[in-house]
Formats: sequence, structure tokens, C-alpha cells
Amino acid sequence: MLSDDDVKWLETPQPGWSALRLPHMILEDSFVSGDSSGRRLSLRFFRHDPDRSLRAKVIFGPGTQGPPGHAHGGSMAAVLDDAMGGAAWMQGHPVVAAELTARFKTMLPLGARCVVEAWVSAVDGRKVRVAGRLRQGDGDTVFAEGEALFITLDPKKFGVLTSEASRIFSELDEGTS
Ligand SMILES: CCCCCCCCCC(=O)SCCNC(=O)CCNC(=O)[C@H](O)C(C)(C)COP(=O)(O)OP(=O)(O)OC[C@H]1O[C@@H](n2cnc3c(N)ncnc32)[C@H](O)[C@@H]1OP(=O)(O)O
Repeated sequence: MLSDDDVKWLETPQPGWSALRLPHMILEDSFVSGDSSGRRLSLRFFRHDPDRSLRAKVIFGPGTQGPPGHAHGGSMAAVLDDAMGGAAWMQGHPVVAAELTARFKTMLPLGARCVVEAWVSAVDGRKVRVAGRLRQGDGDTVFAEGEALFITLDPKKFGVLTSEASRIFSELDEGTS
């Protein structure tokens, strides 16, 4: 479904980005990242090393269709949710989403190469506020923006994801320190 060029584009980090495997990607059938067919969502995650925010490259496949030829808003919101949650986890906050706002700015053509940016904007006790943006990969067009409130839970509630997160993020630090 994806061309070899698309796969190569997805897997190539931009300068200052480190490839990142988010902890929940070890789970089978992860809603956003679990489709390897290219029909729905194809994503690769990265850390933007200078400020430790999150980046993802994403292509919305034909199975994400909402308006003809364009991505469903729910699929864009799901990508923003996953990326914003990932940004919080990457900064050491084991969270789930409590509130999510998405603003759809421009219709997103299926098959377009897109970039997601997500960053923690504030932390107040267990409340972690994160913002994100889904934009054109090779231009400035913004398809959607998001803001979310995540709540930190007892890490034990996440089972194996907790140790997986420590392993992944410390390896990432060793690789870039
Ligand atoms: C492994 C890597 C993963 C990477 C990416 C994955 C991202 C995926 C993100 C998701 O989609 S997670 C799935 C969707 N989310 C859920 O299913 C969460 C369902 N909701 C819950 O489990 C609970 O409601 C929740 C944990 C969010 C809160 O319950 P708690 O009992 O732990 O919290 P509590 O009620 O004590 O509230 C703690 C604080 O948060 C505030 N709060 C909780 N829910 C809120 C809400 N919905 N809106 C605003 N504030 C909220 C609450 O007012 C309070 O503020 P204060 O400390 O100031 O008093």
C-alpha cells in the first residue's frame, strides 16, 4: 500500500531527531501504531533532541477516509492524542488522557506526508498539559492542532510498559549524550 519511497521517507529522521519506539508499541493491535499494512495509519516516532519534544512522521492511508479523499477528523485526533501522550511519557510522566481538544484547520489529503509535533506545555502535580500540531511534511500547512490534559497514574498500573519506558528512554539518552 505504501511505496518504497514513502517507507524511506517515514523512516528517515530530520536533523536533530532520534528514532523512538514508544513503550505501547510493544502491544499488539495498538490503535494508532499497530497497523503495518499501510491501509490505515503509518507512523514513525522521533525525539526532537534539542528540546526533547516529540515528532512523528505519518501517512494517512485510504482506511482513514472521512470526507472523500481526505482523512477523518477522528483519525487526526487519534494521532494527536497518541503523539501528545507519547510526549508526556517521554518526559517521564506515565499518563492517560483526560481531556482532548482538536481544531481541524485544513482538510488532509489521503497519502500526504505529514509531521506531528507534540510538546509538554505545563506540569501541575498529576496534571500534564500537552500541545500538538499536525502539519504538512514538506510545507507549512497546518491540518490540525491539539491540546490535551493528561493525568499521571501510579506507574504500577501500566505493568510492563513502565519498565519498557525506562529502558527505551535511557537507551535514547545514552545514544545522544
Ligand atoms: C506507553 C506510551 C503511551 C503513549 C501514548 C498513548 C496515548 C494514549 C492516550 C489515551 O488515549 S489514554 C486512553 C483514554 N483515556 C482514558 O481512558 C482515561 C479514562 N479516565 C480515567 O482513567 C480517569 O478519569 C483519570 C485517570 C483521567 C482521572 O482519574 P483519577 O481518579 O486518577 O483522578 P482524580 O479524579 O483524582 O483527579 C486528579 C486531578 O485531575 C483532574 N481531572 C481528572 N480528570 C479530569 C478531566 N477529565 N478534566 C479536567 N480535570 C480532570 C481532577 O480535577 C484532579 O485535579 P486536582 O488535583 O486539581 O483536584
